[in-house]
Amino acid sequence: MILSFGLNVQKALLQSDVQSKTDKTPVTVADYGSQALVSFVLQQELHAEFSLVAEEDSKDLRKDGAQEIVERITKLVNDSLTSDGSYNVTLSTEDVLTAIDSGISEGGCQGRHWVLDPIDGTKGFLRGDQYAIALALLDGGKVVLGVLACPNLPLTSLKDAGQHSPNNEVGCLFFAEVGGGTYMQPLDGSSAAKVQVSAVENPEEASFFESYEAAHSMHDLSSLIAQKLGVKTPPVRIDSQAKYGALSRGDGAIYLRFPHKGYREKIWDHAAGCIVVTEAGGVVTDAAGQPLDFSKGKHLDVDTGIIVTNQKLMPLLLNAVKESLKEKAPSS
Ligand SMILES: Nc1ncnc2c1ncn2[C@@H]1O[C@H](COP(=O)(O)O)[C@@H](O)[C@H]1OP(=O)(O)O
Ligand SMILES: [Mg+2]
Ligand SMILES: [Mg+2]
Ligand SMILES: [Mg+2]
Repeated sequence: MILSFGLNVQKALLQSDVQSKTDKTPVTVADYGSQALVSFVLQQELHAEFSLVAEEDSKDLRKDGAQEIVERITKLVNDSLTSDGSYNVTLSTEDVLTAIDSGISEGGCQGRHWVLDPIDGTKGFLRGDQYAIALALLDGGKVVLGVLACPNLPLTSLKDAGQHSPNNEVGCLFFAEVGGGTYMQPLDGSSAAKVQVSAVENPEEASFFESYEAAHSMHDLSSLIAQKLGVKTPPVRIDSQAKYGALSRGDGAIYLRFPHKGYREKIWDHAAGCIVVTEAGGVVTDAAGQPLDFSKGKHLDVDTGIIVTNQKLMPLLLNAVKESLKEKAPSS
């Protein structure tokens, strides 16, 4: 339901459906609608109070002049509920605003917290490119469950067919539970299959992922790291946590993410992707080789950046990262 919601909205997006948040990043009716739907489904299925650390909230939607966009979100949410048919309800605008905020919390090291990015990679979503819907569950500060829906990701490997599978079939759902491995299921509902990260040991044969947006990650730094490793192929630039999904099934062997100075990573941008990759045999660390700590609230305090690869390549990658950071550091 939530997957088809995103795809339908992406195809028919209006200019008025896109707003700018106080941090200047875009937010659309799809971001709000997806959060309302996920939150509504959690409420219906869990039958209990839950804690949700999520990217969006209803503050801007409750301001004067937002009535029209709230009505549009409500219509999209109700269309999606009707076409899915699992829940026989029609939500009011107030129900939708309440759903967007329900369970809202800051997370932390105690108890269970759901973590949601309702549309991850909003800029990719707006371009018609990759985006993801990312939901994870934290228990005692550790990620124990992750679901990553990538409605525009080809079913076949990006490395086999460029960005498109032979029949242009797209839509992948990745899911992982701690200790249970990672599975990928096509969006058409056919059966899920276990996936594994690339077993490549020679960095010359590895390809790497990075952000499509140069504003989200320093492309010059990743290029230097790749050069030091001896990576031969150009970077594969795609938006969102689709990078973690693609890496978990071995489309590429490395993901480099180095945000510009001052940017603080959020847990909803990495929790689902992190377990999807680690359960597929990969390793996710910061630039100092430390695992990501999801127990500190909504922010992830990482040293310099985030790097992802398989266990064999990690020591080589960490060395290349260290050397590159030293080289790039302004001399004192
Ligand atoms: N200035 C920024 N630097 C790094 N990441 C950002 C920045 N602004 C937004 N993001 C978030 O980074 C993620 C996308 O990164 P990428 O696609 O480059 O991997 C998204 O979660 C996006 O938020 P959002 O969820 O609102 O799209
Ligand atoms: Mg956003
Ligand atoms: Mg995001
Ligand atoms: Mg988002």
